[in-house]
Amino acid sequence: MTLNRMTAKQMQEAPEAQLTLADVSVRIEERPVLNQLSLDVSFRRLGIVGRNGSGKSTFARLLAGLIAPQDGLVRLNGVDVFGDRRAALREVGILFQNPDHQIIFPTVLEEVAFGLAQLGRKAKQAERDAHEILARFQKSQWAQMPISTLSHGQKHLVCLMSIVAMSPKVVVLDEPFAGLDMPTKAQLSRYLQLFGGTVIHISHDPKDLADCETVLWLEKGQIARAGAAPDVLNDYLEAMTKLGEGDDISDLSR
Ligand SMILES: Nc1ncnc2c1ncn2[C@@H]1O[C@H](COP(=O)(O)OP(=O)(O)OP(=O)(O)O)[C@@H](O)[C@H]1O
Repeated sequence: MTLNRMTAKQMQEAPEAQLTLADVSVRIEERPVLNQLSLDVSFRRLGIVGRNGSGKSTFARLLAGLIAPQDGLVRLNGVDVFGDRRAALREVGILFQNPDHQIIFPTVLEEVAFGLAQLGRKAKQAERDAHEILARFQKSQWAQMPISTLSHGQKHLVCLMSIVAMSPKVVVLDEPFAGLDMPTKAQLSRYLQLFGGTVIHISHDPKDLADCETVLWLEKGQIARAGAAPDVLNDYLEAMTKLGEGDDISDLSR
């Protein structure tokens, strides 16, 4: 089966996820970063758009259960993603913008096997399963490669394989392919289709979110708008174009 045919079939099969936030606030160093977010949405592809500093990465970490809200509740498919880490690993994985923030181990096989061990698999089984994932991505020859010798794009692919290996129901993409050249971005996007599950895609660029059904627009840590992707993205684009004509880059927030 080709990658593209697998894509279409798997995307149809991706089950909907349910994200619920009730009065969620996050403060970092006493500074409010996310403010009283409330939301209840079912989706296959959810987009999060917003300017630099609007809170997107903090929101991504919150949804992946990597940080706890000071107030409120976050539930993904009913799971408290911060409070129940073992259950959360089955629900959600996250791909960061910088693969070096994600990679811990020296070789590709060890890195991919690590997530599987976290899921509770014994070392030998995790290694066997990691080999299987490498084979699925036609990267068996990468198994013993030192990750430090890989290119930036190749490191991204290692992170992607590690996430796919764990088969979470939802993957959060925090601008993972920003700054990559066009062919690498296109290739990684195709590899991402091998995940075939539900996606939360975070980007400041509306073009990246064209295939989302629903989009949230974050502004200064709050939900400025949530709704059908074309409506929200059009309004966002219009507002950003207007702002681009001004000079709020000069404003200091503290
Ligand atoms: N570890 C931290 N320490 C202090 N402030 C932080 C920290 N992490 C985030 N912030 C602040 O929280 C706000 C939101 O940051 P966040 O990275 O979530 O925004 P973003 O929308 O992802 O931005 P960008 O598009 O530039 O990556 C920013 O003002 C940022 O300075």
